[in-house]
Amino acid sequence: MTAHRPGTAAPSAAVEHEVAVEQAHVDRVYAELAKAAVRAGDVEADGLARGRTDRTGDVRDEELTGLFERDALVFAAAKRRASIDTQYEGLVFGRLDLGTEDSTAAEREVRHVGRLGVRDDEYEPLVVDWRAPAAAAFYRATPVDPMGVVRRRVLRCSGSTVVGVEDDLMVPEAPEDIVVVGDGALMAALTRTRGRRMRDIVATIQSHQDEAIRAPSRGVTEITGGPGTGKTVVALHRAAYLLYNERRRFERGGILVIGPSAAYTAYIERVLPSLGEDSVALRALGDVVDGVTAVRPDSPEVAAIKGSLRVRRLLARLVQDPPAGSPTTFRAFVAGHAVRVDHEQLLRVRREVLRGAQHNLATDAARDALAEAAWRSVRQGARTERADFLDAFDGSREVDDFMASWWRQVDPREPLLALTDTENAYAVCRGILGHEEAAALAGSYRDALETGEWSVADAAVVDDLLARLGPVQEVEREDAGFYDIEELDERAWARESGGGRMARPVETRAVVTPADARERLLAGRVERGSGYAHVLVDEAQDLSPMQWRMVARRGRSASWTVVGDAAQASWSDLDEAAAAREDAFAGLERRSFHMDTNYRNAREIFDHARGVILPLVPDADIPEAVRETGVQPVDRVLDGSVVAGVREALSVVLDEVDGSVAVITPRRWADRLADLDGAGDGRVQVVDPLSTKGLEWDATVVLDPDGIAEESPGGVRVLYVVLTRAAHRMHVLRPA
Ligand SMILES: Nc1ncnc2c1ncn2[C@@H]1O[C@H](COP(=O)(O)OP(=O)(O)OP(=O)(O)O)[C@@H](O)[C@H]1O
Repeated sequence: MTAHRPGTAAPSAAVEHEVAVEQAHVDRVYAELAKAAVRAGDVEADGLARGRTDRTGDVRDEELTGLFERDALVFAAAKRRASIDTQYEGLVFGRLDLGTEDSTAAEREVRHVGRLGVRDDEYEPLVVDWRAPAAAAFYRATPVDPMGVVRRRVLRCSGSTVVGVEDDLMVPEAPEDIVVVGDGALMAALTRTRGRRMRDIVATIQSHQDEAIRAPSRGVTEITGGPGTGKTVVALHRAAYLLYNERRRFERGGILVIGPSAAYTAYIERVLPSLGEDSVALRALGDVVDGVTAVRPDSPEVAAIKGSLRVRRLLARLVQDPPAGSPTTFRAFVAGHAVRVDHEQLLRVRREVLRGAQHNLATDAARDALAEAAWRSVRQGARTERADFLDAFDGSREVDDFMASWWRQVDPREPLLALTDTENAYAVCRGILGHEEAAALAGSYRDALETGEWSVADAAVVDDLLARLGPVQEVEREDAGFYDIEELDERAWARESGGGRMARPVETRAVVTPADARERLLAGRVERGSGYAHVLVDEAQDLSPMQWRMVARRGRSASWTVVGDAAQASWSDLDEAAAAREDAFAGLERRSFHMDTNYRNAREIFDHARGVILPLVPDADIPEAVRETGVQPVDRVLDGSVVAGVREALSVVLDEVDGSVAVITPRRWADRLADLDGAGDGRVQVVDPLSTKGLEWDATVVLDPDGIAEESPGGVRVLYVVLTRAAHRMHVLRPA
């Protein structure tokens, strides 16, 4: 709600005066912050270690110098990163005037709200951290329940300069000395130009969003809602809130944020640093497993095989079989006996050992079982005691050599390469997959071997194999000799790469530059790493059952925030995925929040998308779009060339909007349109439909909607995603 004093339009002199008042306060805050940063010194690591606390309280613990200085330091570091400077919305963004309708200025309390808490020399609060309980009224107060707030003010800042103020009055009549100015901060935020990166919404969080952000950390918090309802941005603010409130737990255990694609992680990567938080790991689904970094999609048929639970039977077979090149008979001379264990017996020993253990952790058990089999083969008429035989077996070099090849450590990625051979794939897949499916699977691994790249769906498959085989124990130096391995501190790496992916403290990662595709596929080490304290899954409707299992392994003792919208799903078997998701959360308490206001799309654009989804998915969760532009989306059949049609539409929308524009095309036109990527002084991106998930642009040109629905396993649901990406303008072009 926006109000002016009755009978008066707020004169610009009044606005200027209010801006000047706020500027004076903001200047004071920055001066205090500069002093704090100096006090804290330049040692960032030291600063980060300060003030880690589990305490929660009314105005949290800013009164502890350590914590305030930690925040000051984090803030200074975040500001240094050019990443947030350009879209930087200021440290102080809100003000509450607390009192009653009749209170005088002296009786009212003024409380400023900002990205972090700042106190003056006397420890009087100059700004309250937005996550502190004392700031809750900034987001929750309404005219119906004002929570003691007379006026809520949003400060619009550019860096440290106040450029405007927007007020909401929470009482029917403003006290005499209270001026109310502005046209509504939310609308201003929604109308502005979109950049390439998502921005935080800390100044304009709505009260229903705030409830989800501040919900308890335990168990599973589900956030559902249609397109553009702020699910992602709310979940990210929730991560920042959890870090603030239970810093020790969440910083030590880590928060993992999982999104659909690398484009998505790049899109959201600045939100948390802009809130002063960077101890969160952002991973795309193809990047969850250390040792596999995949962006390559599989064909829908192959992705369906790799994502469904039946692939597990096939993986069980793959690890049962001895690794390629294993010896088939064991012969040795032990304690004066010629020992022979034949193929069948070896296979039996192998099966027996694997019944209770993971291959890579069972070397000793395998050696013991082999010793017993060897003893059985000689015990009739043996000239030694069993114990003496076993002792000799244990010290035998011949046995050492045999074990090194019969029970060598197996990289969890390696068994998949056995599927590149179609005949072998048929044999492994018999009774589980049809002939054509097995051939398609073999083809996909030949693609991997050709390109040196795993596919996104392979990450979950490799993770399953890791769970079966166990982690590779001690890689011999010679084995790693082919690779040029550098250990880089992830933090340093993230800093040098401009903060590409956010760093997890304390982890290190091997960077490998292999010589050929096979080496590239097997480079680095496949590892699970330690589990996380909180896992946030965005676009959860898209996870395949195998991906749910992969994510669940990282959240065994985690709490969860799960965000999604079934109507936007690209995974075809929603029931199987739902069951796998239930398994991941078994026994945890649940709470859910539903978002029903679409903040992204102009109403005209969303109406068009709604008309496409509702006839085919009548139970789609349809939100209410709050903003109108008065301009209908264009939907037309192209009579001439496709490229010319797209160029024409682009020239119109580039004129109409100032910010980002996407051309979204199915695969069949992608090559012809590739040249348009980067057009309009870098404002235009050419993207495939699935890569638009979770993203938004000021304008979109959607080419060939029928082709988009046809090529995607999610069909019309993926088209619905595509049609809900534009904030202000949309052209839909249909080739004749
Ligand atoms: N309170 C708010 N103030 C300002 N902008 C907001 C607010 N809530 C949401 N938005 C904006 O609305 C847009 C959509 O938000 P977001 O991407 O989080 O939605 P979503 O529900 O995850 O969408 P989808 O499911 O379609 O991917 C973003 O630009 C976001 O910044």
